[in-house]
Amino acid sequence: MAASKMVMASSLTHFRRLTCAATDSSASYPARLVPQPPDLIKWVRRQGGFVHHSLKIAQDSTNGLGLLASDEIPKGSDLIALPHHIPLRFSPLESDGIWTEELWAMKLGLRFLQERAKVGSFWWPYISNLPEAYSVPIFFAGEDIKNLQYAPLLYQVNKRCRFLLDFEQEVRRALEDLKANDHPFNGEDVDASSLGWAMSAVSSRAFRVHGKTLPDGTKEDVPMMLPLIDMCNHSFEPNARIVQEQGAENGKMLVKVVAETEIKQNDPLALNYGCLNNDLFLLDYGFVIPSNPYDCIELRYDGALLDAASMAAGVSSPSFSSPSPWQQLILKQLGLDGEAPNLKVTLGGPELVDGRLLAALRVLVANNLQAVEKHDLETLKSLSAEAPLGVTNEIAAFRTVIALCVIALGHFPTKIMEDESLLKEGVSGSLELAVTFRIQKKSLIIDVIKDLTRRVKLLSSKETVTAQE
Ligand SMILES: C[S@@+](CC[C@H](N)C(=O)[O-])C[C@H]1O[C@@H](n2cnc3c(N)ncnc32)[C@H](O)[C@@H]1O
Repeated sequence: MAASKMVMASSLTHFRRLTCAATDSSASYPARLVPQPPDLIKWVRRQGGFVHHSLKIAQDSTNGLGLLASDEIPKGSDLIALPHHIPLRFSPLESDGIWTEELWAMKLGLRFLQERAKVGSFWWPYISNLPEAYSVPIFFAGEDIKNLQYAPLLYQVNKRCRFLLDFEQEVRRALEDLKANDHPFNGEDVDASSLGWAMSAVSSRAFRVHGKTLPDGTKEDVPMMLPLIDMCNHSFEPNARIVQEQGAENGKMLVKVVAETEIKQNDPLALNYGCLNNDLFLLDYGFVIPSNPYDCIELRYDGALLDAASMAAGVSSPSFSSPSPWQQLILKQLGLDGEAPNLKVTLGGPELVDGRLLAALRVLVANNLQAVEKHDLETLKSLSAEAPLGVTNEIAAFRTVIALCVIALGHFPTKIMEDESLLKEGVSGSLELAVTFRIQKKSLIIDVIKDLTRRVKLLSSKETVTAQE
């Protein structure tokens, strides 16, 4: 990572004016925008919304504030219902088509800043209950960003920081000559820090709700803020889910949360934010999930790297960097060659080895087109398809992936044991997150190595039996 980019990334931490105080990592949950915000549950009820009488807002272990059941709640119960006017969405004026999909968080964020600055905003009881600071890496010091030790995430963090710094200039230019009455933020200065606060509030709390039906019959996804519902923390085993209903009286959309399972007394309400890897959890939500089954590492498909890996693995005469024409054709079909190839492949997660990478390895290790032609691409991409091109081919492909893993592990400057000792010393909140993140990436690589080694052993024993017969 270029030093200049690191400086750029760290510079956001110098713009904290509108985010109020810096996060106190020793606090059990992030402070709210105002010290004693209005009661959010009462506000939702006053606005005609429904909140189950056994729900309360309370500290949720280490996850900040959350919604807790003060009593047992039966499965299927309605927990929260928000009428159409409570969610915070873009105003039509802002839907001007200039914005790309990547900017949706900023688009909704600007709306947030507008409401935050407006005296007497309808949403103030909601906004004042939001955390005043976020633990997402755009607010890490430059050193802690480096401490993530993982290039794809460093790239994303720097991209966001650059975007915010550029966007700050754009907003400043747009506001420069406005009269006080026309100022959308009530005359308040909008800088990279306040934009970062708004973007993080949105990325960590917005939900995508179905909107209009599109011409192709699919539903448009509309990101919006769902007050109170966004007090639910995440779990891959949620006990609640969001449903959308047409209101009986006015036909307008109603967003509800219903109990997916029976909820015991003192259990926190949990929604599933999505089957995401730790890069996205950290980047958007500011936390890392240990042993996340959806976590993966990203690699770039590269013939020369694969040659090095296969040589290290003792695989004979690989042709990764100089595939024969028939192999090249298959690589094109896999999107790994040709015009505008998609060279991003992953290891880990539910698939264990990216299907496209596995198919490429099987095909490139094979020396005979006839054997490959017997199988369709889906079979070649599948890890559960047992050695489609033969046991020797499969062992060579797996050994190459194992060597790739060893190379990837070697790119981390520290070992897991060193990381663990660092955590035991007691470190800042952001360093703890960065070190936990990299420990998880390394553990994941080790798990892939273990899994594939087990498969190689099993295949080798089959190979021996076949040779003896
Ligand atoms: C939608 S908000 C939930 C309410 C939030 N806990 C609060 O105090 O306002 C999402 C944020 O909650 C925290 N969070 C949610 N689920 C979590 C989990 N499983 N582990 C750690 N933090 C979690 C993260 O800070 C995340 O950005």
